[in-house]
Amino acid sequence: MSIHQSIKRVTVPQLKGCKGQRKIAALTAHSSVFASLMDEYLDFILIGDSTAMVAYGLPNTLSITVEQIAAHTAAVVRATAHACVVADMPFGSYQKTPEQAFENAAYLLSAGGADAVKLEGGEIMAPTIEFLVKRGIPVLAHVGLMPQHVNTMGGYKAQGMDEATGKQVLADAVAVERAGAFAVVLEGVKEELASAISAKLGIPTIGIGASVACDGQILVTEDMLGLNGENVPRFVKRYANLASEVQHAVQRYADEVRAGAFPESKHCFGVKSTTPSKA
Ligand SMILES: Nc1nc(=O)c2c([nH]1)NC[C@@H]1CN(c3ccc(C(=O)N[C@@H](CCC(=O)O)C(=O)O)cc3)CN21
Ligand SMILES: CC(C)C(=O)C(=O)O
Ligand SMILES: [Mg+2]
Repeated sequence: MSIHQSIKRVTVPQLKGCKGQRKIAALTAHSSVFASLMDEYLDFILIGDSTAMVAYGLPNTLSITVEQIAAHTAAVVRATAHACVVADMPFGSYQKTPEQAFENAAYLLSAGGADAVKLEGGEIMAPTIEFLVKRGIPVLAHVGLMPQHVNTMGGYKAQGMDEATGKQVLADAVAVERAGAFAVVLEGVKEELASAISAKLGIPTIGIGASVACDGQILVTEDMLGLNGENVPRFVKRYANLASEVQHAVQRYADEVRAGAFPESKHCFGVKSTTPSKA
């Protein structure tokens, strides 16, 4: 079946409407291959700025560009027909002014084909979120642990652990809802706080390291598929160990090449096979 037949893409209002109805399941993707495998099972796919780390080997999320995110977004959009597609706004592409944010968010929708954008920040980004939403750009907000703040935090630290900082995370979540965000990612906060925020907001909370109290969950795909080794945040559950699958396959291939066992005649041109080969 063509991906354009009889499958409807999840819309942003449908995601927002999940609140109190059903949990939202989301993962990241940056390639067509993985996006096509995940599409039918997920409500939305995020082209995360974590692509900087998992696809480019960079030490943090700070140095990926809006052009790179747009290109990866286009690859994901081409391979999907069901999941809503959300593009992360890179560090430096939205913090300066609402106008700067609009220009780059519009590029992610027009050139990348994203359905919505995500950006980090609570009260401080609320005017920007309102500016974008009023001009037709749906915004997924992201509060709590904000990886683009790694240099001011001095690492990836759980947020809102005491009463005062917990109040700030709650105020941030309330501010982004008021500004018009359709949902909010809550990262690295304890269950008590995630539960209070999820109860207070009328929009869904999407947790990552933020407990089952959230209205949905997201993880980095390479982490949950076991492609990132042991080097993952402790909130990750590994649902597969694809790293060892890949290593075994590559090792067998290299062994067979060196032994002259691959390719066989059925893998070669100009050889008539008696049964149609699938390989
Ligand atoms: N592959 C990948 N997965 C992610 O989940 C992810 C990224 N990359 N890149 C951007 C951020 C960084 N993230 C992280 C990374 C590490 C911890 C972590 O291990 N935190 C420690 C505490 C560390 C400390 O206190 O210094 C923990 O125990 O949870 C949390 C979030 C989440 N995001
Ligand atoms: C919420 C997440 C997983 C994210 O922002 C990213 O992958 O960049
Ligand atoms: Mg991100």
